[in-house]
Amino acid sequence: MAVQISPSILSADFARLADEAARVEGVADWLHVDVMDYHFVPNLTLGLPVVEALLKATSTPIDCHLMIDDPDRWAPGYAEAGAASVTIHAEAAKAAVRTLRTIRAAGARAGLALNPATAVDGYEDLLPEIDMLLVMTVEPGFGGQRFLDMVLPKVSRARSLIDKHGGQVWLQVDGGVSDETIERCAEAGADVFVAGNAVYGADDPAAAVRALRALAENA
Ligand SMILES: O=C(CO)[C@@H](O)[C@H](O)COP(=O)(O)O
Repeated sequence: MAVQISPSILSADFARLADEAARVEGVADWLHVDVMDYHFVPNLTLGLPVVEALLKATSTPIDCHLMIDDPDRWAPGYAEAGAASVTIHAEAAKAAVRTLRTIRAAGARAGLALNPATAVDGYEDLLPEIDMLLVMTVEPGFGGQRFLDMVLPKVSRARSLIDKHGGQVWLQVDGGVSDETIERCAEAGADVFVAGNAVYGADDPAAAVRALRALAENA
């Protein structure tokens, strides 16, 4: 699968989201939108009304990462609104299969996210139900954290399981992805890379996306 880069707007200027989205349009494959609710993670960001506004403001497909307590209730709304990808957390979902199927039925790609401490083997049965597996490489909740090297064996294990099931599922990594860590993630088998600080902390976000892509492609 070709390398895909998904800049996280968590590190962008929330007062100028449309402009920030425009800075990576045509260069990034996705725009990663972190929805946090103060419950599943100790941070609060934005919800469906802001995602709806962003959908009108950018042509870049939106990759919604729901770090919320009740994804079974809220995830379908993001897919129905037009997010191209909606990811729910395995630790939060109580009816994961039903919710993932609802996301797909609404026309979005369905993703399943795993916190650093959550083993991937317990979720092998869900691979046919998803289009993307997100392996968190920091504890979810905040941008700008240090990449957790200890998660890399899980990325490799996820790659093996995905390949065993036909290799259709994309493997996303999120947290601390930068020019210093992206090659290790790519070598471990990731193909979709979320980057917040490494993109929006750069003077030229579009150039940062290009540089990250080149590093991952050459790893
Ligand atoms: O989901 C999250 C944080 O919980 C991320 O999407 C962050 O936005 C990544 O930011 P960086 O670690 O790349 O700065």
